[in-house]
Amino acid sequence: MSSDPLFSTPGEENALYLELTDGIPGAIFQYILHPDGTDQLSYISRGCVDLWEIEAAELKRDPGPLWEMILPEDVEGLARSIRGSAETMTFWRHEWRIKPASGVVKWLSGTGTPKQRENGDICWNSVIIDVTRERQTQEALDSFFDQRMTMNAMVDFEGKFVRVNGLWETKLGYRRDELEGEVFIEFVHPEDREKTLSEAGRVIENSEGSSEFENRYRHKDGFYRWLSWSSVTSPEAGLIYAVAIDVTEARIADDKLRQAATVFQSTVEGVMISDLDNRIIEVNDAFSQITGYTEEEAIGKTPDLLDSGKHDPSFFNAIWQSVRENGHWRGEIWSRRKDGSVFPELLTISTILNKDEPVGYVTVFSDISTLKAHQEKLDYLAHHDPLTGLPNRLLFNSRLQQSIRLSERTGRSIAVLFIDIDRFKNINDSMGHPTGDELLKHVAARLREQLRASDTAARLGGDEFVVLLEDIEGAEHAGQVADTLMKAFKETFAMDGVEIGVTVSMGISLFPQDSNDAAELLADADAAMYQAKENGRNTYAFYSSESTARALEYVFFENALRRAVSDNQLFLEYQPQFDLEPGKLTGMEALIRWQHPDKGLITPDRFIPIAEQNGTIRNIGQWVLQTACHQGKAWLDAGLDIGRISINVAASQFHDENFLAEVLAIVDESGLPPEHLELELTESSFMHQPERAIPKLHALRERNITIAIDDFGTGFSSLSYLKRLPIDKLKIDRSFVMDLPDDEEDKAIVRAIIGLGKTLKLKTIAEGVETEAQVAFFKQAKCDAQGFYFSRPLGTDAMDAFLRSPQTTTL
Ligand SMILES: Nc1nc2c(ncn2[C@@H]2O[C@@H]3COP(=O)(O)O[C@H]4[C@@H](O)[C@H](n5cnc6c(=O)[nH]c(N)nc65)O[C@@H]4COP(=O)(O)O[C@H]3[C@H]2O)c(=O)[nH]1
Repeated sequence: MSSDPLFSTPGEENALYLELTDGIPGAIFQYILHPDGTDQLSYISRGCVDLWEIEAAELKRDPGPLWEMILPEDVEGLARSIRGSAETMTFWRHEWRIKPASGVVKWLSGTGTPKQRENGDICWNSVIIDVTRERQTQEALDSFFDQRMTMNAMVDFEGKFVRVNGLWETKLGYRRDELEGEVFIEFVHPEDREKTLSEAGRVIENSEGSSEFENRYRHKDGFYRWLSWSSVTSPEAGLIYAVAIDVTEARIADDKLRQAATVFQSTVEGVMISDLDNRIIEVNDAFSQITGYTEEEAIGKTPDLLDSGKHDPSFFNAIWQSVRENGHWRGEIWSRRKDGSVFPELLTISTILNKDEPVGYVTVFSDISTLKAHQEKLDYLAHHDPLTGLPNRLLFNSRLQQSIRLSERTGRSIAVLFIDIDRFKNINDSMGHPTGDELLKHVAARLREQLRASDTAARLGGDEFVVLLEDIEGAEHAGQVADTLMKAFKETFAMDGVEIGVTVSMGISLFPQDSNDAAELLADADAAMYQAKENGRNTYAFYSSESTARALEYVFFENALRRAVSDNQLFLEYQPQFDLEPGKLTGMEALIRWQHPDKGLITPDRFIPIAEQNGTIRNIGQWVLQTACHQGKAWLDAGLDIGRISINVAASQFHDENFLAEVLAIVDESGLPPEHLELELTESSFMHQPERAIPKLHALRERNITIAIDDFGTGFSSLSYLKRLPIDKLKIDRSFVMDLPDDEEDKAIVRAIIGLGKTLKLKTIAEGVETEAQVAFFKQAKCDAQGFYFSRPLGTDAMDAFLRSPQTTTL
């Protein structure tokens, strides 16, 4: 201890030292390490009470209790630091932890300079202070630095990473040791380096301020991530403290948004964004251009704003169902502009999802008026013959196929007429192609004139035309149309002052008779057309001989029927009818026959339908009525019991407005008491227009004429009408009787009809009774009967004899 002039006495000086050592924070002590490794405390200030919570006196120069307080894991470190300082005789500095009596762990920091004494002892005059607070602050700072919310870095003024936290590895793939000591700018995207360096320079120069900017850092795998930086400088530490957050996703989202916004505004398609209630929340410029509505006018409205009124609610329901189920809908729809004009648009509705939850809808549409018009034009060109404007082969085929499908359901017939102009080549060659073309146009027009709107005339090419007749009766009908067309072509065509006459050859095929395939029907009609050519041209031929026969028969009957009445070719047969219990004749049915001089006997099934079609039924019907009434009257006058004479009346005959008057006139004129007359009408006679039929029936009934419904059960009688009809009798159709009594279904039907008759107080009669078993059945059912079992239809003389023979009036 050196003397100092400041102190007047050594005692005074000592006291001052003690006061000083006791007064400063921490403890001052002298520690001695003996050469044998033992140690000793030669002095310790009173600060030891604060640090180790122990009185100096208790230690008695023995540092042992102090060693015991050191946390076990820190003991070796402290011992090593002392040994090191002793070996190298260098300044000692160390920090360690103790746990004194209070149990509160403290961080201590010691410093001291070693001195060697002559006896080999090494002595340290040391200062030990409590650095618990500093250590805690440091630890807090370290854990703050190492937290993984932000990427933290300390960079020195040479631009090298001094320290980075663990998030750098997560975000950029580098371990700490791969970054620390490296120059940071090497990791920055080349395009961002200049900006980054200038920011770094600025923050170093302006230690007060901070810097915020974004740049791209290279990931270890070579790609870049966007980082957003905030940094400050500590000039004292020579460090830049920088904190970054990864904004890559946000940047991408931003970019996408920017792109979307650009697309939204610059697209030529109208875009409308609506919320889940379908209220419009945004529209683009194209929306306004297409619809005429401004953004302000559209926002807040629903897309009903554009409703054209052309679609019914079910159409929109289907759209929204698809959007709900599939997330989108795409299709064509009609919309209305602000100015009221309606236009077609191609529209896509998609659901906007946010984390899989729908949050709204985006509707994108384009005006396709022009496209549609082009399409229609192209469609027309693709399906029509440019010369005549008629449908071409393509359209014809598709109509034919469609028609076949429809007819398969309805059970109706179709005819295909293949038409070829006879010797057209000669006309073309002699008069030139322009004239030929002109003629084809005229032919097309004439074809169209002759056909119904529902028929299709098409040009297949050259001079070949084809006609599709839908919903026809059969061969007869097709033959009639062919006749009409042939007649129409008899008239010449006036072309540039020249009259040109042409004839045509036609081939006819029929669905379903010839084929149910479109291509085959066309080929069949073509083949038939060649047949017509072979038959001498200017005629038509059917594909099948059966159709030809039917058509020929039709044409024959057509003409022959007109003369049948006047030429006395018709006659009547009578078939008796019986009440089976007690077995008594109740009347007879008059059945027409046609005795043709060449064709022989023709049954009514073959000619009555034709007579109905060509109108001769009226004449024939009158003749039947007159003949039957006169015959009935004659039998009555002869004293014969005839019951009622039943006469068949065709539907078209019944519908004739003069029918009632004619019947009554004939009955009066014949003198037959009307109660001896029965009229048989089919269900179709009154079921179609009951309101017109009922008064006529009443009028007949008033005159005591009986009304029977013929073929009952084969039509679609409405039972409620049946109740209202003034009728007397139901005639059970032969088709139900035929298989009786074996067929259970027929039995049930027949019983039902008889039951119905009883309920409605109508008589019933079965026709076509042929067997004994059937007789027994109807006898038991109390139903009248008529049929071969009793008698075939008889000629007048035979019937006369039958009436006169005593056993016939009773069975
Ligand atoms: N297999 C079989 N057949 C039997 C039997 N009993 C009767 N028939 C036949 O069944 C038909 C009954 O006449 P319909 O149902 O009124 O059916 C008649 C009727 O609808 C119509 N018809 C007949 N004559 C006339 C008429 O003068 N005017 C009108 N508009 N139609 C008539 O022609 C249809 C056919 O008459 P027809 O050929 O005379 O045929 C008659 C008759 O000959 C039998 O036991 N077995």
